[in-house]
Amino acid sequence: MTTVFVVNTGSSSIKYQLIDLDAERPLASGLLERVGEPGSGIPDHESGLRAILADLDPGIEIAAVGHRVVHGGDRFSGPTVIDEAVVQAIEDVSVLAPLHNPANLAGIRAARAALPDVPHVAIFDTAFHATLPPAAYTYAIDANLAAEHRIRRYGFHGTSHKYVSERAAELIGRPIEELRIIVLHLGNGASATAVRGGISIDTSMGMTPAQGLVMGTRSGDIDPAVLVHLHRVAGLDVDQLDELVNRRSGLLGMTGTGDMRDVQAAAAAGDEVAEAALAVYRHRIRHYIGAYVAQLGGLDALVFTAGVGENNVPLRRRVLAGLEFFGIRVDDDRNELASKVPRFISPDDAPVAVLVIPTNEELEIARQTASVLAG
Ligand SMILES: Nc1ncnc2c1ncn2[C@@H]1O[C@H](COP(=O)(O)OP(=O)(O)O)[C@@H](O)[C@H]1O
Ligand SMILES: CC(=O)OP(=O)(O)O
Ligand SMILES: [Mg+2]
Repeated sequence: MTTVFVVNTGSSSIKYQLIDLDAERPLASGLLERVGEPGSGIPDHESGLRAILADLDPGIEIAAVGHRVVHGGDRFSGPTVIDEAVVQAIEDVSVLAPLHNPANLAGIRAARAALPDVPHVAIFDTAFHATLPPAAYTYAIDANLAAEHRIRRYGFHGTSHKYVSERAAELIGRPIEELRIIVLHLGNGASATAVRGGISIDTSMGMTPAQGLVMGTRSGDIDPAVLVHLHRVAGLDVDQLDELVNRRSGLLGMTGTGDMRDVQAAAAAGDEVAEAALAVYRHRIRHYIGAYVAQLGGLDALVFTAGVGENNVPLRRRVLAGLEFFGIRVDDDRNELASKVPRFISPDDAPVAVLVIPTNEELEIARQTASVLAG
């Protein structure tokens, strides 16, 4: 039995799974939330992970540890065995993913200390987007400055976009090489990706995970001059602007809460501020659907995944309404079915397959971790 321990550290959480790869089945799994918050009893990621590892069944032999790492810069386009140089490279780009890479590194440090004799492998969110063409990844700014500071679109949630687009092809029953797919990963962070023939050709997140869709606390797309303007007229300094864009914007900034469940409940109870925020959230998603249909030259499948995408029925309905001219149709009964199983929500005879597919970043990380060891 090949068993891989998978660590997925978020900005305030630690998800872990012990996966039996022969059966592709979790033997143990769990989630620690509110890491670092006063009163949570978990002061930081390192001590949280130490406690998790101490609780594992010592009878199970772990072959390797797979770590989700959000930003790999332009150094990594595939799964990578972690050594000191790799740790340093992850640290070097931490400033580009301030909510994520420092937590990922804390997880790596704790797990390497607890399991020093097994290989640790980094699986980067950016890796799947290494195929982006220059036209999609280049920002139209001073080329020398961009080259010197490696300013470009990298894209994120790649492990999820890869897993979900491959699952979609399996469910549709056609080779992925033939398919044009849009994946909407709508979680706390959110991104859209255009996948043609199994390859990422465009994605909504940018140099950092702040660009693109409206998120829990991140603004997504914004006129870059807004930040300059706020500096000039409101005196916000760089740290305050960073805080604004990454932690005080998105649903939180517009409504006072960053959790979609709360925003949806408030809107359902007639709260106009929440309703208006949902309209912005929906508008931005539809903007990307239209853009990616154009970039893909048509559409075979549209897939919803992650916390919001998998669970929020009214949001899916409102995102999809009025897109029949793209061949996008919804079966309301299928859309309303609450289920954890991958499924179609379009009618069988619709030109575009619309699916809800629960993401499984942990399984994909375990597979890629094992592949690097086998290779
Ligand atoms: N049952 C649900 N109904 C509606 N929204 C949900 C549900 N479960 C989770 N969400 C929303 O999904 C988001 C979190 O998504 P998730 O993929 O778990 O985030 P992350 O992995 O980025 O931390 C939150 O906004 C949460 O409100
Ligand atoms: C990259 C990113 O935004 O990740 P998450 O959705 O887990 O915050
Ligand atoms: Mg996530």
